[in-house]
Amino acid sequence: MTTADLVRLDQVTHVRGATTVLSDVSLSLPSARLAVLAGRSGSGKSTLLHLMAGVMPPTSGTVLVDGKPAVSHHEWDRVALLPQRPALAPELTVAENAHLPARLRGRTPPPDLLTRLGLDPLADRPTHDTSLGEQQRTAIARTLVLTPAVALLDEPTAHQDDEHVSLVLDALTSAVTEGTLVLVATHDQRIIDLADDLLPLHSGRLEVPA
Ligand SMILES: Nc1ncnc2c1ncn2[C@@H]1O[C@H](COP(=O)(O)OP(=O)(O)OP(=O)(O)O)[C@@H](O)[C@H]1O
Repeated sequence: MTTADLVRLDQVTHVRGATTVLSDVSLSLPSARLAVLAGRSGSGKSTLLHLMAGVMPPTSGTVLVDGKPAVSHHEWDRVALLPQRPALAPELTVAENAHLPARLRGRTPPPDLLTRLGLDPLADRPTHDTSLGEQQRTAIARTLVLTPAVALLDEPTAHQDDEHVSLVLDALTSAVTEGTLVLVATHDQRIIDLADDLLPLHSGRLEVPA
């Protein structure tokens, strides 16, 4: 591993039940770039993000973030995950949900975060009174609020129209400018077109050399 590797996977295989979901995946990513994990439904994108987020260890192989096993990272300012179904607190407002990781750490959230994601007019509305797309953008804001070293986002444009896709893309590229390694799992060509690194996944196999 070079000192520049923020995320490194070596020969990762992951088995769920009788299914080999990922086979012999190796990759390395230095910091501050937009990397896109692209592949068809069921190709293993979410599973790979979850391994990098340390949700579970791989069946075999190693997943390192900052040189340490991903499962040993517990701080959202190092590794933050946007799952496909983000768990927001429905009774909290949009701003409270988006800012929660910062408030819990006594940090001031970036003042323009909600505006960047088109959420300013909704800031004080309870999250249960917002649309699915608005909830997804609230969760994206929560993922980025601590300017994490690594942000892992699963299908962040799944519920967005074209106008809001542009806002999400701007938020992701701004995060890269601020020093975050942004890794997105998607089949949205608009994100793929912006990628610094494209990581194509086919049936659990990565088709680029590490
Ligand atoms: N617990 C499990 N037992 C068996 N198979 C599983 C389990 N969890 C996931 N899989 C299978 O692993 C494969 C990869 O799933 P994953 O969710 O990582 O794919 P994906 O590329 O993110 O798909 P999508 O784009 O539809 O979200 C799928 O075929 C899925 O059915």
